[in-house]
Amino acid sequence: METTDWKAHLFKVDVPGLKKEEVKVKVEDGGILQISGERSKEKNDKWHRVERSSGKFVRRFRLPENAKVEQVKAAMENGVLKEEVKKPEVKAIDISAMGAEKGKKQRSEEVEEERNGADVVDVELVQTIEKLQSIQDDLDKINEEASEKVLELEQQYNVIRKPVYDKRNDVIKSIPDFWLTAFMSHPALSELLTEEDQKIFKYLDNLEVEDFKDVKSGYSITFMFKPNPHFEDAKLTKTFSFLEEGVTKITATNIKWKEGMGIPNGVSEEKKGNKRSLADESFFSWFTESEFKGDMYEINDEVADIIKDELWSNPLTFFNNEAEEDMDEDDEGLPFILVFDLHMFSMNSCRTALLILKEYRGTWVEFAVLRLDIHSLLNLSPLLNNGDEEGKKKAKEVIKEACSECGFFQIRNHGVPLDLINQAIQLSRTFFALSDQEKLQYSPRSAAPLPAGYSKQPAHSPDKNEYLLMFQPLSGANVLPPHFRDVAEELFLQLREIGRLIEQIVNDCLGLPPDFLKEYNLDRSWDFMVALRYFPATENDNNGLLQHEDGNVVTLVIQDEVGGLEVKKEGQWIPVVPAQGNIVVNLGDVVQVLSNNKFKSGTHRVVRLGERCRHSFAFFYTIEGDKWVAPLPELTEEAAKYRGFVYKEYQAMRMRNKTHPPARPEDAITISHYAISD
Ligand SMILES: O=C(O)CCC(=O)C(=O)O
Ligand SMILES: [Fe+2]
Repeated sequence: METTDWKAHLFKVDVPGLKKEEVKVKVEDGGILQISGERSKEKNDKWHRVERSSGKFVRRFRLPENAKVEQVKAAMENGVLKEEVKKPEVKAIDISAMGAEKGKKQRSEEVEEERNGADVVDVELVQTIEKLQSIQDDLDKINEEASEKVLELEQQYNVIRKPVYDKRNDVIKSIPDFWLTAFMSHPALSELLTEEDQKIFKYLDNLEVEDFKDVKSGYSITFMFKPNPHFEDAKLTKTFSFLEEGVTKITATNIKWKEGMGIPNGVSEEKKGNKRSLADESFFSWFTESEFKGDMYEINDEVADIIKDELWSNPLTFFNNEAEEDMDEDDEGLPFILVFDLHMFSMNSCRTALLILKEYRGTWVEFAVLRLDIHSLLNLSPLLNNGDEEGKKKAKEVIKEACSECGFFQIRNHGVPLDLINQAIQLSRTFFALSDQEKLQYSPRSAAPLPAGYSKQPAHSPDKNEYLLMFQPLSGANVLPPHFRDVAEELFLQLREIGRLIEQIVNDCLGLPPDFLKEYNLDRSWDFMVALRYFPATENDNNGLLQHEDGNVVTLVIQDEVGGLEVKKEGQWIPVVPAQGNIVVNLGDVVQVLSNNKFKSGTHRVVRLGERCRHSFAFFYTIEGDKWVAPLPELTEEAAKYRGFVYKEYQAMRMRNKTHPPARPEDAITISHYAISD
């Protein structure tokens, strides 16, 4: 969703590829605007299929409290559904009725009604908008025509490409193990081949991806093998046919395995005992999945998409390992911060990932998504409970290292949509760009337990930033700009889930009983999030936020591309270089105390780097104010390094420190306030 104009309440919802009839809009009691629809599988838009998904969607937005809903206009323009919310009354809107003729009539009636009522409507404006609508309708028609033409062109070019692909295949055949090497060099595909599969891939002679003639109704992927001891077939094909209503029919060659060779050595039709997992893991089990898929489409052809769009379109990149080299260049000079893929924890192939992680230990490691069989955050939790024990052990070692050495790491592929992250940053930019007078309308109503709303660091503070602080949605404490609210609340909830996950990982890495921290920290009401804006550097001053540790449990930071966040490790400041979509994770004082210094509350600061403002979001996964914090007996083999304290007292002291800066830096309250000296 893109919210463009605070005052006019204009919601823009990106629904590419959807027809008016496929989208429903209604206003529920309580001022909730709901937009729902069903995206059917795209057929004639081959190029965008990868970015778009099919299936149902529902988006709900809270309408501004002070806005009475009289009129909600909905129109589809170039795949963007626009909702214009004006004043009270309308309860449900049929978007298809907004088409040319009906729409005109309806709007004229509205004009009549409004004339009779108290409001005066600008008739000229209404007419101009009608004109605009009809131009838009013309554009829609042209766009449809354009799609048809592009499709025709693509069909023509497929014919032109064919002999070139054939020539490419001839050349590839002369390179020993070309496809095996390319597969194994691809970050995602390599994870799909077991050792047995790799033996079979040595006989893979040729690969072919072919669109159906009309391009739009499907494609097939064919693997051609030299005679081999594994199966009789010379060709294995998987075909995706796009049927009506978003259903994809998937068919595959039923492999004729030679005696005892069934799905790489694990199979057997009967699926016996421990052989089962071998069969499940084998790439060749991909050929046995042939059934009708509807909404499951996305999940099931992920591998096909990768083969088609990456491997087939340019296998040389992977054969030469160019993709990896690019990554290494970026990685230079960024020690200590680990970037890792939470997907890896939930995979059987986790071990490989961890070996890479270990090999590059101490450098910036970015994992490509290794295997996309895990799609939701919820599914990440098995990492802590079951699965590959060896891999889990290694994973723990690596995380433990990050947590005990600097208390910082980054995560990718965490499930928080990139779109949401980008929108949040964008909306934050829009908010902070408002005049002081406008921003001050969102000043906190109360400072307890923290000032929810907009605040700027006081002039005497060395920190040069302003921020908008919020508690959990529906907390009643939030003072938020109406259009910022939807996105911010959604981000809040998503980050809270990541907070829970990290807490669980920390729990496990500390060797605590399962769910120990979760049960200790059930109450989420003290969690809060701040949107921050740091001002540009000046000639004499580049401090954005002084060196500190966070007082809470775990902090999650999203930063824009400007940079400036730095982590202290062994006395050195290491920049946390921004990468789109990354979430920076740092542990806070509560973990340091509970773990009796086993894990470190990360020391960090923000410097102002240049002429641009920096925007970030920091989500503070916290504990409830009355909670008692003290080293856990389970982790206190040595003497306790802290005396216990009530969390809210510590937080209040830290806040006071901020608002009434201590005369001497050593009077600043940090966790050392509770430290027991030996
Ligand atoms: O803006 C950032 O990157 C970090 C903010 C931060 O460290 C904090 O608010 O405690
Ligand atoms: Fe911080």
